[in-house]
Amino acid sequence: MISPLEKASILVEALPYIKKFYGKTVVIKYGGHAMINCELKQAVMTDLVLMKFVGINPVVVHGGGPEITGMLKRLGIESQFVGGLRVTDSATMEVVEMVLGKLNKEIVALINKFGGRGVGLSGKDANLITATKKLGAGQQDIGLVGEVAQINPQLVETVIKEGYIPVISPVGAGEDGATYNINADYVAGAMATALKADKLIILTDVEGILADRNDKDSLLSTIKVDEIPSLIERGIIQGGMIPKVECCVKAIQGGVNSTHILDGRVPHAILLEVFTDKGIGTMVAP
Ligand SMILES: Nc1ncnc2c1ncn2[C@@H]1O[C@H](COP(=O)(O)OP(=O)(O)O)[C@@H](O)[C@H]1O
Ligand SMILES: CC(=O)N[C@@H](CCC(=O)OP(=O)(O)O)C(=O)O
Repeated sequence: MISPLEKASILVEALPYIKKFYGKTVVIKYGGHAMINCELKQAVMTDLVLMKFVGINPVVVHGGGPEITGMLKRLGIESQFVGGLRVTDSATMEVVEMVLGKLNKEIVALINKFGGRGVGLSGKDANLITATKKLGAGQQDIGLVGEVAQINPQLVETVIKEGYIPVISPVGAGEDGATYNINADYVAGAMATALKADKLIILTDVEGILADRNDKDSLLSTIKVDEIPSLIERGIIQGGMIPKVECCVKAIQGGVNSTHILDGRVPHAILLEVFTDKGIGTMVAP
């Protein structure tokens, strides 16, 4: 964990960045694969609390894919994915909502433990996220998987203004009354746009976008939006990385200033990105 002395020295070096981002909103997608151990979770929470303390507004959108898969397995249900999206029947949806609810409160409790004031929300609270049914690749029916129809950000804006750190789980309210399971990357991108965030940071379990997935030194520190289709076509960006770049692109098109895919396994990755010139990971740029 970060010591008070380390915290102070970070703060001194961070002063110009604190001025730059003061009052701005930063949406952080905290992915299941980045929530790997207790120490790292605590480092992420101290980063969020520190940001809020200096006047920057973090908003967390969390995932929990590995934890959902683990719980389904314990219940004897095999997970099935189509194009990176979990096929979600109503029994699976119950488990998804349950696991995400538990993770949400764990994150909130950790924020509070480190001196912040976390508030957990699901997309159903005040219709924060409304969703419509999303079809899988080849128009396949993949059940209760949703796509974001609309974000109604007023509740989150109020929570931010009152000094809290909102923590949002990627569950959507369907106009048809159903509950939808939405990939957390898509929620983070849409939330960043709706909140007019300055930055979107996606924490995951790799260094960023690699030109060669077997070589961690092949990190692409910046990629431009118009390079992405070819990177996907050539199979360089695949699987779970596709929704991440797609959501960065949407966020940029929606007016977010900068989007980043970072290694959540690096302690204090968020501070290294926000409070240094060089940053870490991959920046997806216009
Ligand atoms: N070009 C690439 N560079 C790095 N990782 C990639 C790339 N293409 C695909 N990936 C994969 O994307 C994964 C991250 O997506 P995912 O597993 O869905 O993460 P999360 O649970 O954090 O949302 C990486 O672990 C890696 O296996
Ligand atoms: C439709 C769909 O696939 N939803 C995801 C929601 C959680 C998520 O996105 O978690 P990560 O960010 O940890 O991957 C799922 O059920 O796994």
